[in-house]
Formats: sequence, structure tokens, C-alpha cells
Amino acid sequence: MRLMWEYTMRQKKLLFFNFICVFGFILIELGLPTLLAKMIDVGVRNKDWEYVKVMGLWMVVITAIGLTLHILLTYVGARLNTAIIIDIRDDMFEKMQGFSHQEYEKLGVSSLITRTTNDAYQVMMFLGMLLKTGFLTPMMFTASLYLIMRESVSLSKFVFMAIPLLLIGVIVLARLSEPLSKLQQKNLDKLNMILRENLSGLRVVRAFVNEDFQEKRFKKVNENYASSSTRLFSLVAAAQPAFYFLFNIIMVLVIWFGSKQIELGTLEVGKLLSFIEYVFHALFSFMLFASVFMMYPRAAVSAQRIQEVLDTSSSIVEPEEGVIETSTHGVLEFKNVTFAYPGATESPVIRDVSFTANPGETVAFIGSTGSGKSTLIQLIPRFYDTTKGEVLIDGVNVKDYKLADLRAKIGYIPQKALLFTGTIRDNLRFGKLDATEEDFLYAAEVAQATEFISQKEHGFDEMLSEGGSNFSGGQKQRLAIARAIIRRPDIYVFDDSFSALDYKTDATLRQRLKKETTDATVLIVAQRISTIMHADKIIVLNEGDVVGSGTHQELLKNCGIYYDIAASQLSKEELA
Ligand SMILES: Nc1ncnc2c1ncn2[C@@H]1O[C@H](COP(=O)(O)OP(=O)(O)OP(=O)(O)O)[C@@H](O)[C@H]1O
Repeated sequence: MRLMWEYTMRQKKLLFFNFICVFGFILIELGLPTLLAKMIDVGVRNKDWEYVKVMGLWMVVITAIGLTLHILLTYVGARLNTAIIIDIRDDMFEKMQGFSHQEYEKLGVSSLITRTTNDAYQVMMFLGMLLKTGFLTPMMFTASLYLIMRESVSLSKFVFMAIPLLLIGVIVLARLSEPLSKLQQKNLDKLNMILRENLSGLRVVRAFVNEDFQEKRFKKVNENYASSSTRLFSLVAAAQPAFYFLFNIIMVLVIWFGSKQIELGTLEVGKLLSFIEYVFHALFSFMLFASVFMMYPRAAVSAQRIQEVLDTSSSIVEPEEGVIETSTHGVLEFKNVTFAYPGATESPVIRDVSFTANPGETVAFIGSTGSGKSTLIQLIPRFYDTTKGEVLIDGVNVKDYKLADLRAKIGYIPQKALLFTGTIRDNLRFGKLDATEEDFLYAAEVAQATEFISQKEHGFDEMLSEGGSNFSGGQKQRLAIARAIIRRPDIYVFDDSFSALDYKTDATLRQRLKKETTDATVLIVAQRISTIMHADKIIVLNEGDVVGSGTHQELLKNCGIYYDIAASQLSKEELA
């Protein structure tokens, strides 16, 4: 409720207009039966046709004003709804941008998508309904009850008898629908997760002929979603006939006893007609309010899920004032660093790692898969914080920099070359927003991407489809490298970024990079010995421990694990 209140209150101006329209609409809706009663009881009864005509004209004018106000109410309501959902989604997006990997893993990417799209939509639908009818119905209900009493106290007892029954019904429905709403949103999360996995992994699904399996998986979750939705809607649907039944009983009683009173001369026909009209307004406004009330549990579940995102703080906390000036540029030091993934019960993924990398040096990391190489380098741009020990850049703990300043020092090339929908130029601009044409050409040349870019029909303006799926793995890797080069960082971090390149391109690229990075610190994670054998220092990792450190030649002599890796890739002559 806090979330809905907060976001609605941001739109005070529109709320005010909404209230004015509602108020005017009620005055008119409830004014009409009074005019009708007068028309019949004064005009028709006394055969004063001039009076009937005047009343009729007033009714037409008032109906036209009512219609205009209703249209305005719908318009203002739509403006309010859109303003609220835009604010919610913008705030969620901004919040999520600041999350560390830990929060993404905790909340789940698919769930975050559902929360931003469907949950925000549910809240919008509820607020839309509430703002349209939330003011209108209680006011209409109270005013109608007053008018009912005014017209006939004896007939009004039937309406008052029905109200407790209606109240109990609404409360029971709301109670029953809450757990079903929670279940429905959870099932939607699962549905989105499978859909997302299936679409992004379509090639794997097809290559392993797993379409049937995936279809069954999707069908099962889809059926669960359908079943929770059906139960929820059946509940709401069952309420409607029950309401109409009660409504009809009240009407029958009112007409029955009202006719008797007319016969006895204690009630006039016009008064009975306006009484019926007021009962209709009272009960329908109650019913409308009840339907908003019944939508509430579902919207509350969605609001809770949104609030959870907005209340989640990033585990990576920035200092108020970050360090800006440093005397060196690119000196990296790991001091007894130990790291365990947050929430993981297993032992640390890397243990007590210490090393230094200086500008102009290339430091490489090698080790079997899962030995902790990618984890280790992810601590440099602070994707995660160390569990123990410190990571220092230019003598300053990475925690003491503003994240933007820290990351501006680093050119990170991830294991999976992640590119975005847009042109090649747009993707390279991710590295440097104000990159010039010269920068594009230079970065492409260093990354050995000039040739394939020039072969594309539109050159740098060639469009990449989602995830860069219209480019080869090697081309994507080179664009990811160019994106880092264009930024000219102090520290380059290559996380197995040469794996999709052929040996020749790999060698040429590294040679060219060497010239480019004479003043920078270069860290390379690789599986191929040929990629790292010329590094100034090679660090060998095994199950999170550093088991060797030195040059290629030194390690061949001193480190059994390194020798085994090298022996599995190099010829006897190369090993000698
Ligand atoms: N987000 C995560 N949460 C929990 N554990 C993780 C996470 N990411 C990786 N791990 C675990 O950490 C260990 C090290 O993984 P890491 O990716 O650093 O290895 P790696 O040496 O880079 O492997 P590869 O060469 O296969 O890329 C593995 O046991 C892995 O299961």
C-alpha cells in the first residue's frame, strides 16, 4: 500500500482533476432521479406540460454535462495511470542498474523482468480502477443511502439488511484470493524463466533435439499458471451471480412493499421510481467498490514484489567521496585475497591470493576449469567484494573509489562477448561515449576487426541483432576487445577473450595489443598456453589456490600442474 500511496501522491495535480470530475459526476448522477421524481409527481400528476418540458430540458443538459465529465474522468484516469507506471518502471530500472551480481542472483533475472512488466501493470490496473471508482463509489454510496432514507425510511430497511451480507462476502473473497494471487505471480516468474532460457538457448535446444522436452517443461508451467489463474477468476466470477441474486431480491421486496404503499396512498409513484434509482446507485457503487477491493490482494502481491526490488540495496556500497587523484596509473595489487560467493555454503572459491601487476606488464592466469580465474578478475571492477584481504589499484583499495571512477580505469572484456542491439558504432561507443571516427578506426585496427567490418555492407553502421547473433563468435570477441581499447584504460582485463579466435588472428592481435598497451597493465585469463606463454608473469590456479607463479620457462621447471597443461598443448620441441 505504501508503494501505491507514494506513487499516486506524486501526481497531485492530476489527482485534483480526478477528484473534481468524480464530484461533478456524482452530483449529476444523483440529481437526475430527483428531477425525474419532480417531473412525475408535480408535472405529470398536475398535467402541467410546461413544467414537464422544462424538467426534461434540464435533464438533457445535465446528462450532457455528466457525459462530458465522464469522458474527462476517463482521460484524467488514463493520464494518471501512465504517469504512475512510468515512474514505477523508471525507478525500478534505475535501482536494478545499481545492483551487484549478488542481487541479480538473489532476485533472479526473469523475476526482475516480470516485476518490471507484469507486476507494474497489475499495480497500474488496480490504481486505475481505484482512482476511477475509489472516490466515486464511496461518495455515491453514502449520498445514495442518504437519499434512500429521505425518500422512504420504511423501504430503506431492505437495503440496510443486505449491506452486512455484502460486506462479509467481499472480505471472504479477498482472503481467499490473496494466496492465489501470490501463486499466480510466482508461476508467471517461472513461465518467463523457461521462455527466456529457451529463446536464448534455442540453438542448443535444437542441436540436442530437445524441443519436445522443452515443450513439455513449458506446458507444465503454463498449465500451472492457467490453473492458478482459473481458480482466481472462478472465485471472482462466482461473486457476480451471488451479488445479482441479492440485488434482485432487494428490488422485488422494494417494488412489492412500495406498490402496497402507493395503493394505500402513503407513497407517490415518482418517489418510488427515484427510490429504485437510488437503490440501484447504492448497490452498484458498493459492487464496484467491492470489485476494486477484490483486485487489491493481487495488486498488493505485485506491489510487494516491486517494493522488494526498490528496497533492495546493492551489497557493493560506494564511498561518499571517492579517491580521484592517484600518483600511479594502473598498478594492481591483490593482498591475501580470499573470496567465497555470497550465500554459497562451499569453501572459498579463491584463497589467500597475492600478486602485483605493474603498468607495461602482462600477467596471465591459467588453471583447470572452475579453478577460480574468472572469479578472481571479477573482483577488480568490484563486481563482488573480497571476503578477506584487499584489492588495490594505484595503492587505493577498490572500495575507496567511486564505482564509475574505478571502472573507468579498467577495460574489461568478458568471457562471453556481450554485445547490444544497435550498430557496430553504437557498441564501440559503450567504451567511450564521445568517441570520434578516428577512435573507431583505431580501435578496430588494433582489435583486428577492420577487415570484417569493411566487408559488411554498412561498415561501422552495420546493425547487430539481439546479443549480436548475426556475427560470428570470433567477430564478436574482436568487437568486445575494440570496445575496451577505445576507452584506453589503465588496466586491461581479458577473461578468456581470445578463445574464439583462430591461432593466427590470436597471435597477430596479441602482437598488436602489446604495442598498444606499453603503458597499461594487462591481465589475461586463458586456457591456451600459446596465448599466455610470453606474459611477464603467469599465475597458476588450482581449486582456488595459487600453485605457481613465474615466467613460462620458470613454471615449466617448477610447477607440475603448469607443466601438465603445457604438455597437453605443446609439442616436445616447444616444451624443451
Ligand atoms: N555466481 C556464482 N555463485 C556461486 N558459485 C559460483 C558462481 N560463479 C562461479 N562459481 C563457482 O566458482 C568456482 C570458480 O568459477 P570460475 O568461473 O571463477 O572458474 P574459472 O577458472 O574461470 O573456470 P573456466 O575456466 O571454466 O571459466 C566454480 O566452482 C564455480 O562453480
